[in-house]
Amino acid sequence: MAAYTELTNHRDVEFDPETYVSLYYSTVAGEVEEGDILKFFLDGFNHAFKAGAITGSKLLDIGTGPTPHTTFCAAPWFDEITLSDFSEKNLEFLQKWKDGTVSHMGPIFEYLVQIDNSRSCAEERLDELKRKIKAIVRCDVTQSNPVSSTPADGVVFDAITSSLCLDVASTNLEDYVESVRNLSSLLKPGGHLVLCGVLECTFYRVGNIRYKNIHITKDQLQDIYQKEGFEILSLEDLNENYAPHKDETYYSDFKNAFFMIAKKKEH
Ligand SMILES: C[S@@+](CC[C@H](N)C(=O)[O-])C[C@H]1O[C@@H](n2cnc3c(N)ncnc32)[C@H](O)[C@@H]1O
Repeated sequence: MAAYTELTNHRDVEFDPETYVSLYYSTVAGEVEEGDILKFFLDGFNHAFKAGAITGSKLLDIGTGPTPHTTFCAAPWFDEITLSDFSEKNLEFLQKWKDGTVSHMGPIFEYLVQIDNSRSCAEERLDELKRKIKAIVRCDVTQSNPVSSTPADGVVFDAITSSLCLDVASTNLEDYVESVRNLSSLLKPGGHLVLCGVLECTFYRVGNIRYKNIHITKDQLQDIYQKEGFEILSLEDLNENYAPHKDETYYSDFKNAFFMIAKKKEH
């Protein structure tokens, strides 16, 4: 096996859901090289949706991949959830998970229930989440109508979650801004955006494939969302709050990660 492939993007090389899940989502620790990033994101989702701080009718997750944990903490507070991704393989994987023919990320869901002090067990919470997932649809956040399939067409969402997607979907910062506009067009004024991702990163690996990431700093991120009409309610970063990322860069070369809660301004 070659040590690495040339950098590529999601448009050119199909995603491998099984490899991704087993590499990064088998345990809360995730891939050892990645440090505390997964725990940081899971704690962030728990905090964001604790006690109904963000609630509404319709929730959209953008770039769900094969991993629907991004909507787990939100599920009790929304009526309908839409999962979306660019990759058909990920959409098929999510559908199988919803239908019960694939079961994965058990320790992740257990952890989320535990930190939530939930009275329901993980299985009950997952049943609720699956019941509320009304659509699993194709999405291309780089396009002006990102979610084009009929079930979600024209819907304006009360909240949007997204993890590790916009920075791999875009090829440069200008594209990134365009993707933020496309995402924002799906969100109601006053609606919440709960977003997490990596900072100062150029790639991440799935098996033998290395996908390009755009290099973005925390200041650039903050600047972009503010200019695009969001009020940033909180913007935490991994290095401030968790064990610093170590030096290995086999799986990814991110220097930091962020968890942001923002609100789309009314005007
Ligand atoms: C690093 S994975 C993140 C998956 C998952 N959200 C997570 O947190 O682990 C990036 C995901 O973004 C999706 N993606 C790539 N380009 C996209 C685009 N233009 N529009 C929507 N999703 C895209 C990929 O198919 C992949 O599932």
